[in-house]
Amino acid sequence: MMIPKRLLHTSSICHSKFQLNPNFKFKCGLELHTQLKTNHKLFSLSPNKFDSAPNSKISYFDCGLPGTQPKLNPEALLLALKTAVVLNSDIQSRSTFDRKHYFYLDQPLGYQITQRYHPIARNGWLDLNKKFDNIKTNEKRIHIEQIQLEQDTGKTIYDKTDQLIKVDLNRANVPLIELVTKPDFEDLDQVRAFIKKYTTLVSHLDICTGNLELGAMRVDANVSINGGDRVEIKNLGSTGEIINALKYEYNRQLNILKNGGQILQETRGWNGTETIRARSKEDAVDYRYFPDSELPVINLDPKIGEQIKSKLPELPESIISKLISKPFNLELKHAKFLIDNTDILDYYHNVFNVVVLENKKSVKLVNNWMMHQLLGNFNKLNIPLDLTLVPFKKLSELILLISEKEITQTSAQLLLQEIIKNPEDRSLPVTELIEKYDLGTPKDLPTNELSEAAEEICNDIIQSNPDVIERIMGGKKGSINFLVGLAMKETQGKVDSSIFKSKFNEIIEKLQNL
Ligand SMILES: Nc1ncnc2c1ncn2[C@@H]1O[C@H](COP(=O)(O)OP(=O)(O)OP(=O)(O)O)[C@@H](O)[C@H]1O
Ligand SMILES: [Mg+2]
Ligand SMILES: [Mg+2]
Repeated sequence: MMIPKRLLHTSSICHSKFQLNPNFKFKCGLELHTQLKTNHKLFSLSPNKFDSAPNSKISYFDCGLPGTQPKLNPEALLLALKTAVVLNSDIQSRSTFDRKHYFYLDQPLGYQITQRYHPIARNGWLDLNKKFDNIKTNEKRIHIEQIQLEQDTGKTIYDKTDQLIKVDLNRANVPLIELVTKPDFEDLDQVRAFIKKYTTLVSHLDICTGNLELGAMRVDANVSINGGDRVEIKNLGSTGEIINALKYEYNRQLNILKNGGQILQETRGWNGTETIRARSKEDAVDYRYFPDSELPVINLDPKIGEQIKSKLPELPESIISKLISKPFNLELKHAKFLIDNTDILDYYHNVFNVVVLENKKSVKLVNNWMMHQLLGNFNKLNIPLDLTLVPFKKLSELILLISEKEITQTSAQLLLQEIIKNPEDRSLPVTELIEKYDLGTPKDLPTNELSEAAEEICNDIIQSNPDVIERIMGGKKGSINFLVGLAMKETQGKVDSSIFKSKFNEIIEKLQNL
């Protein structure tokens, strides 16, 4: 995993020029299709696995062979119910499956099994807020109309080399939930925030990989302006696509309305640049829905929601709240990053336990060395993040030695880079590595000798940089840091920079009083 650059910089996120026109009210509702992380498919015992050879994960039922029958996989039902619970929905005590008919190569049954009339859950909501979700208002509730279980389709691939259309049924009958929101979104920040919060929730609860970019989620976005008819943009595969398609579609509708035109309900696609008309309401497909006669009604105990709720782990927002408060005091963006990367969160807790709980050292050091130095050095060295390269005990040891002034921060950075680069260093204690690379503070020297040595270095630097001294004496006090930098370079970062800083100040003050 490469670390997102935004974590390492403090600059705020750039906003593009797009703006909503207050006279043309944006309204949006989403349909989110989420692949469930089950072992088996929805109605068969084929493995639910990707990255396999085409058509290697299929059963007779997935291919739609006559005579085969569906049997509901309880894993999928449980994951759908978990989603319903965290989205505050009413689990329906009775739900059923329907057939949605349309002919397509990758749909071998000739229909998709879905829940049109009696879905598994209704009437939920997800709350967004300014603090955690970066929306403009303090609070915004997005209502969930319904959550339904359904099958995914196979994949149709055009093979350019063979000039053939090929069908891969590995994805056919993979379990999905379709989550339909009410048209509650009033701007793009809310859309972005909802998708982020929802993906974090489902991946945290192991419902879905949450990886939008790898096709684990696909979204249909519906947009209308000023209460007009909705236009649906089908099959968007990433947050970027959703946002760009919505921007484009809003502007397209706005221009038509400004020119006196009218928007009629239609379905469009997204080609990466524009939304393209697929069909209008008049030529809408007639899906000939009817109840699936082979699947029994799902009858659920009314207490099931409470039972599932009592077994859920702590939810992301509550963990984030803890991470940004005492004793952790992490920055919000770092806490959010950790919630999306639970292996790094576990590592963080391990380092925290050793440094702060067991050794009573400052959490500030842990946060800095974890979020800036460790992750930053992987980035600097252009090595994909792999925490096994720096076991948590190594980082904790290093932080403890820094806090005991056995090594300066500058030398510790160099040492950390060596540990990342050299696997053989992982088996040596940090104290030995400090010796190996000669990076320790010169602690054999008595304090007065260290002070004399530092003074000598400072005097040399002052003599070779008269222009800088002049500037400092002229009031540019900040230039002292330049001199400190030279002294650190001279001593390869082994001496604490504060020693040089006070020495320079002392000498320059003397010079000024001459
Ligand atoms: N005026 C509107 N403006 C924007 N979005 C709307 C508007 N009215 C409804 N929507 C949204 O349109 C979506 C309708 O989805 P739903 O699954 O119920 O029907 P569908 O799109 O007709 O069915 P299908 O699943 O076959 O695409 C919902 O997300 C809803 O919020
Ligand atoms: Mg729908
Ligand atoms: Mg739709």
